[in-house]
Amino acid sequence: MPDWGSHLSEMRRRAPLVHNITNYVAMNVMANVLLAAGASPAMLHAVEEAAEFTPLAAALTINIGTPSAPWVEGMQASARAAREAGIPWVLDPVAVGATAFRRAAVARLLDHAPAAIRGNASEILALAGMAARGKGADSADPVAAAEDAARALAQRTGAVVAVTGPVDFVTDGPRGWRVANGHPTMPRVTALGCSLTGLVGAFLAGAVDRAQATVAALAYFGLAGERAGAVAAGPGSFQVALLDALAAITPEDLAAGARVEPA
Ligand SMILES: Nc1ncnc2c1ncn2[C@@H]1O[C@H](COP(=O)(O)OP(=O)(O)OP(=O)(O)O)[C@@H](O)[C@H]1O
Ligand SMILES: Cc1ncsc1CCO
Ligand SMILES: [Mg+2]
Repeated sequence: MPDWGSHLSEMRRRAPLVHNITNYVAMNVMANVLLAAGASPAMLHAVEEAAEFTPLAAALTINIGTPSAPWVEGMQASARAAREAGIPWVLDPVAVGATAFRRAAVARLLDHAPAAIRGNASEILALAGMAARGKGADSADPVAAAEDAARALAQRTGAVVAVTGPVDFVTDGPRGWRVANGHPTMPRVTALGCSLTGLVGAFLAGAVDRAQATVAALAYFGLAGERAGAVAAGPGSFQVALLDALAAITPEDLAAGARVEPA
């Protein structure tokens, strides 16, 4: 098995600037998650500046959680800039199955070759064109039901695809892993998936093996969730404890605590 902890030490050594175009709900949570982990977040989306800013960053993430037409143009411009500059970018297709507007926005974004796509099982099923039961931004499908969809999506797009839930699944097409780290309180706090998308961006910055870097980001976030769950009284204190755990976890902790199996 790879040394998952080395991906965390590499990320912290680089302390990458990550440009995030995310939703209103996630902005603050996601920025704090990235800072606690050791990266530098910047949240901006205006079409007037997004594409100018993206090449200054080491990674870009795009989340369609609360879209509007001008935001989607900013997303397009940044995704194009990232592809042209060779900067890895991550797509978070929030509730993509819910509306035609979201489906159209994501279809255009996929032209710009995301390095990774991270979503819950319902979102990955919908994106792969398969039947999905998502409830808005929440998943209503088991991760196992989205594994074939994830592999097909990875083959079709060339992206690493990560499906999150109680046990996460990551694939680049031929290879696959299951990541068992996490805590049941995580889906009861909003925007943790969105925040994890930011961490995947941070881990992809400069990564040689993008699929393994994605696995490491998921194991790290899940391990932080386990530590937070051990001390929190409920979803409120969990959020605070999660930030503390992200900052406290060392590469050695991650190497020892990652529960990853090939799939
Ligand atoms: N039941 C669970 N048990 C353990 N960990 C979980 C569970 N559900 C989700 N997680 C973890 O929570 C994190 C966020 O994943 P989730 O699938 O909830 O994202 P999401 O649905 O996109 O969230 P959001 O849209 O609210 O940001 C991941 O690290 C995942 O492993
Ligand atoms: C709750 C919610 N609604 C739109 S985006 C978002 C954050 C979780 O995806
Ligand atoms: Mg989500």
